[in-house]
Amino acid sequence: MVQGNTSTLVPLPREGSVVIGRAAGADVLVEDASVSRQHARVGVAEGEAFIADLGSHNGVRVNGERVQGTRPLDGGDVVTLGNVTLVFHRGERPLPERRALEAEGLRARLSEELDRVRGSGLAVSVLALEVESARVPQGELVRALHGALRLMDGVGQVGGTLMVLMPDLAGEEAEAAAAHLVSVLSPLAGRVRGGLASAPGDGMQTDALLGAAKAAALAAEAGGTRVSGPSMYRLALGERSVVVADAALTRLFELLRRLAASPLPVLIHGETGAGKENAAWAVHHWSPRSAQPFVPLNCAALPESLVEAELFGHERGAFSGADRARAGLLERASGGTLFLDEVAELSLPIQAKLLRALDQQVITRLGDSRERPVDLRVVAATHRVLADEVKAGRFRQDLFFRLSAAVVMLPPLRDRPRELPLLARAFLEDACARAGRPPLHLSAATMEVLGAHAWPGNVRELKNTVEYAVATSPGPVVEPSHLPESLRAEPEPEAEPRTEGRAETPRTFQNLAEELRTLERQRMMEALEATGGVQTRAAQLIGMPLRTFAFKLKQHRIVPSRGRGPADE
Ligand SMILES: Nc1ncnc2c1ncn2[C@@H]1O[C@H](COP(=O)(O)OP(=O)(O)OP(=O)(O)O)[C@@H](O)[C@H]1O
Repeated sequence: MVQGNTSTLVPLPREGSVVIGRAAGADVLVEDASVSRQHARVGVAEGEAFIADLGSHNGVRVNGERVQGTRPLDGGDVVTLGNVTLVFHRGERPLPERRALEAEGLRARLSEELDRVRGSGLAVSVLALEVESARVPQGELVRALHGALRLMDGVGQVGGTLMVLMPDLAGEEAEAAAAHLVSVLSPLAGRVRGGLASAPGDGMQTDALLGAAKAAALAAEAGGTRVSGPSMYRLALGERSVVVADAALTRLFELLRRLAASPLPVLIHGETGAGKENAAWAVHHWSPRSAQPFVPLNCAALPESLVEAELFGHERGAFSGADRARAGLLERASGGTLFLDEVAELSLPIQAKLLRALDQQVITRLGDSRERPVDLRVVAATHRVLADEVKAGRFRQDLFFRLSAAVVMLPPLRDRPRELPLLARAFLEDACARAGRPPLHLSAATMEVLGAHAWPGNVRELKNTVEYAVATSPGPVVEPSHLPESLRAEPEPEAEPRTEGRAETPRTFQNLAEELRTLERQRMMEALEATGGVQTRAAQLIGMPLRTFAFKLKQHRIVPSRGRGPADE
């Protein structure tokens, strides 16, 4: 029976059954709020083991499947009762054959583990194993892994990739386990690549985690393991780097790379803050013009009176205040790339002048009559549907055709579920480095809040949110209370009639799991302080099993002052 990070062996009778539950009279007492008073019956009848749900509140699952009534148990079956995991083990026989789960079973098991991460604050890791030789049958690979896996681990295949679920493991422990499993398979299957992703760090969604593990395996060296994380997905674009992980974005950047080689103008559609300037920069960086200037102009940010002079430049005395001649942005971008952000905001007269300049590749400064040649590649962007602006008469059709030789759509952040945790971690790393403070980590609850938000301001909003969290979090873990109020606010409750004498301001509540985690961390630190850093005594003081204490030290990133672990005592 596995609870948190501790496991207990519970023997079953040779014939007969035991009741598992929270009630004092249960044969196997489980003190966990997620378990019903009389939750399940496990027993052996005529040599066959079975489990029955006794009408529990949270149900009984075997290998991820909900049990209706009674079902037989086989060696190696993983049973979950609320937050408690049982692994059925036939003691008198050699270790049971481990059965590989089907993709759906593996997803269901992972989704249960994620629920446990939400409730307990522990972790779960997914290891993807890509084998070179397709000739080795999957059953043989699973058998080879068998002796190296813990009973609580799960193994299965998703889309041709062998996946191992490793509950309660993250960080160095998960990496060590992954390296071991890769080395176990290598003699059998040739080059093996391992990819490791962990919740909550790499997200709290089943498919995002499986996808991240698989992508990491594909990027790994043969015989090695790659750990998923923002650095793996950072695309270096000269002086900038962008995180690109979702399939739609990967395809978009591949397209931009191909377009960059041509002289075609590119029009980028995308919501505000979605990363349009980065996409434009990518076109410039990959183009033959990359050694020349990249000149961005936000057309929405300039007052109408200044746009013309900014774009085309002016001669001395062209208008009051023009005390010297100045080249405009088109001239400055000559030879390189001009990025016109929010191009739909340009007025119709400026659109006409811009079209002429682009068509004829010449400009005339304000207050001048000379034409000056320019050699421009234009990338434009807008959050509006430019074709609709044309229909409404607000945008010139000829300029629209001139700018839209190639049109690309940048999806909003809410449609890029894999990128969200990676971007959040990348911004967190950057912000901590800039602030000169040790790295912070995002808790499962925080990841959950980030995943549920709609991000109307897209990547820019996420970046600002993370910077806010770095400023408000004392460390080492960013909890939802460190996020801006706008993210934490629950949807408006339905209006209730106000009753007489009711308090004007409703009481605010904190997420209970978060509050408990903070308390746990604080008590552990106090206990360590009281025992001068002796972990065995500190664990005893607060009634926590030593292994759990040691695990949670890492999880809460507490560094004991004298660093004395159980081995020293
Ligand atoms: N994929 C990414 N990886 C890393 N940083 C990103 C990524 N996408 C956007 N950003 C960052 O998010 C911020 C907003 O991006 P950007 O300015 O490119 O958006 P935009 O769509 O051009 O916004 P707007 O047009 O509304 O000004 C920038 O700080 C940018 O560096």
